[in-house]
Amino acid sequence: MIRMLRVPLLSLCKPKVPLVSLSGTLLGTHGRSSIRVTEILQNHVGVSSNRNSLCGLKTFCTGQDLSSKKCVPCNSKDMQPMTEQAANELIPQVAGWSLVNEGGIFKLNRSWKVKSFTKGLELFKLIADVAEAEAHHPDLHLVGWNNVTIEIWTHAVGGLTENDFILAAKINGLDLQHLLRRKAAA
Ligand SMILES: C[C@H](O)[C@H](O)[C@H]1CNC2=NC(N)=NC(=O)C2=N1
Repeated sequence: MIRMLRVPLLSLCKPKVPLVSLSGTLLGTHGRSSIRVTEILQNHVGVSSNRNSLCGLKTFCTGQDLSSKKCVPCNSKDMQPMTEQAANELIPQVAGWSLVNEGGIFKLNRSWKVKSFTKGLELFKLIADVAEAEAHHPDLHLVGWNNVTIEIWTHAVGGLTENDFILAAKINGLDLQHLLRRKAAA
């Protein structure tokens, strides 16, 4: 009978070893159970896009504010889209953003009503500056002259990575109030 080792997730945040070797180390040669641990970690915490796949755990384990993190290059070969479950666990950290599934591709989505067409372009410019600084870019939509919708996803993997949540959190940190239409009085 293989005894599943119940390792408190927080204790996994300290070691700096790749996820697979960590599970192998933790569970010895019990191939099936070590694969099980890797599945648990990947499903529950979403293996990060960073080179050392435990980096992503820090976000989930320490609750480090996403807006203080930096996006990583999207061309690393081990980057993969996070699971829907991992995305659902991160979405509360980016107020105002929704998780949408467009043809099987999960994306972050947020809309604003701006005061004018040109204020919409000013909003795009503020977001563009953040995107350029992070080398991670949103899809920008301005329709019906004053309806702005921003979509964020990682094109290189065809889904969501931690980069997308970092960018959304940094956009949330922008002062956009002067560009937005006041909400109609109730
Ligand atoms: C190397 C660099 O990370 C890539 O060219 C970036 C540029 N900006 C990007 N932005 C988004 N949203 N997805 C990408 O895959 C992406 N790739």
